[in-house]
Amino acid sequence: TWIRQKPDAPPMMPGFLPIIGHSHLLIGDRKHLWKYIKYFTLTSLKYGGTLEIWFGLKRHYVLTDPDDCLKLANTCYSKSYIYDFAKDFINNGLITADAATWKVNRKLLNPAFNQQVLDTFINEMNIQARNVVSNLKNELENESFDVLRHIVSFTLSTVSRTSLGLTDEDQKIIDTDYAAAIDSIFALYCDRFQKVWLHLNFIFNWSEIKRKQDRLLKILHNIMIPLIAKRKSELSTKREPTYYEDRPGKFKPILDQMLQMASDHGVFSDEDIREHLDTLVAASYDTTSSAMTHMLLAIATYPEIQNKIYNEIQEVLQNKDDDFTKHDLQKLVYLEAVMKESLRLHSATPLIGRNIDVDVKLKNCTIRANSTSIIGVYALHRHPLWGPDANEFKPERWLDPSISSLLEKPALFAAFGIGKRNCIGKTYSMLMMKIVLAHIVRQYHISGDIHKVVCEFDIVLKPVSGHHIGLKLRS
Ligand code: HEM
Repeated sequence: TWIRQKPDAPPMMPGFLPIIGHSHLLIGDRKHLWKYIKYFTLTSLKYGGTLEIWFGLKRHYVLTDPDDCLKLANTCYSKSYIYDFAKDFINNGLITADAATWKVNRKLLNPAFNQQVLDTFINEMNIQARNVVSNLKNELENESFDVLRHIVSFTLSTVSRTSLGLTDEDQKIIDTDYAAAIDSIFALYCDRFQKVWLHLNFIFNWSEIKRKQDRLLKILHNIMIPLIAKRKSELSTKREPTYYEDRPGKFKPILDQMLQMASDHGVFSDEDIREHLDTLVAASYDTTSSAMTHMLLAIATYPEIQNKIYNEIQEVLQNKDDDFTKHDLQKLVYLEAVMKESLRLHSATPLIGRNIDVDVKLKNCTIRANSTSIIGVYALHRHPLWGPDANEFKPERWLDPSISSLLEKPALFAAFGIGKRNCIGKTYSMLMMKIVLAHIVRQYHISGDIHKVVCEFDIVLKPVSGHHIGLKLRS
């Protein structure tokens, strides 16, 4: 099968070896993995947008043509076998669900992320952003410090407040034990991806990694299941959690919305709810933290861009120290352009995997059923269609009227996925990131250098060094 290529097959990635395919190129640490991902996605672009690559006995296609990526994403809804690694954890949650279950669940969950619901979260997001700004004061005496840790804590608090409605006490468990277990479980999935023999369940089930996974799952379940039970019992006695009492701007956490759907329409079991909540926290916390850290570093690197953001904030709030309302946020168009440009060049999810269920005819070739596609977001965001300055950080491109004709190819900007199975939390995360960035820039001058950042691939892109920033209080 490997050797007899059909005439309309795409080119093969250089470095193929019998039996192991290209797996030998994955060997190395996760920094190496990230370098290799950049290399093979850019090679696909160079070869016309599709490239065949083999990990062990599994055929993959790397896609980097925007039209082909969109066609694939809206033809094949099932996720690649790599997502199955997380099935023991989040099973029928949106990220890992099979296509039929996903369709039903996505329809049920979409309303929890509509604009009206998200608007009710703005107050809580402002509160969490002010907490970060206040915590950052302790870093003023340091020349530079690791900002990722502050951003992770902001993201976790915001997501778990708005999705779980936690009290301060329960929040601490999420910030520490739950976050540590999620980090370890992601690292473990990445390990399994690199060690292709562990893709086979019968080998994996006997491995030390499996035993470690079971221990981590126990920790995660022991945290999430009691939280859901507690809230369910609170709701059955109509008692609101304590944090509602002293805070203006009430909102209904996503957990409450799901519990209500369960009691009104009988749609979710407690286990379904656990899987959805674990999915939301897992899907949001690493992606948003990575994206926001890169955004802060980009702002730190270009002082003229930082000044423009600051001036825009001053114009919108007329020099007041108020919280940002939804109307203020809509006016921060330059800040939004900076965020999108950062997501383009430093996408937290540089790859998206799908299972190819049927033969799919692309522009220049056909990709075969029962294989895996890898949508190369990293290369899509550097596609020649972006222009000769595709590798430069230029937020202004998002304000240029010609951007709308460029984005008529919807897969050209794929930071939040492509097609119908895209990120359900896209608007949510843009909102939360905009609020915290606006609060930080309003208060501090930020210094740092994004060119020094070193990343590794840990399912999402993770900055591991060079991401320190310095702060000075604005007068
Ligand atoms: C900057 C932040 C974020 C980025 C870059 C991002 C990126 C993505 C991408 C690329 C996908 C598609 C993955 C795939 O097809 O394999 C996705 C899916 C998803 N994201 Fe996000 N995401 C972010 C934030 C969030 C947040 C804050 C939430 C939840 C509150 C969230 C929840 C989800 C869920 C549940 C899915 C699966 C959707 C489905 O299959 O229907 N994400 N995200």
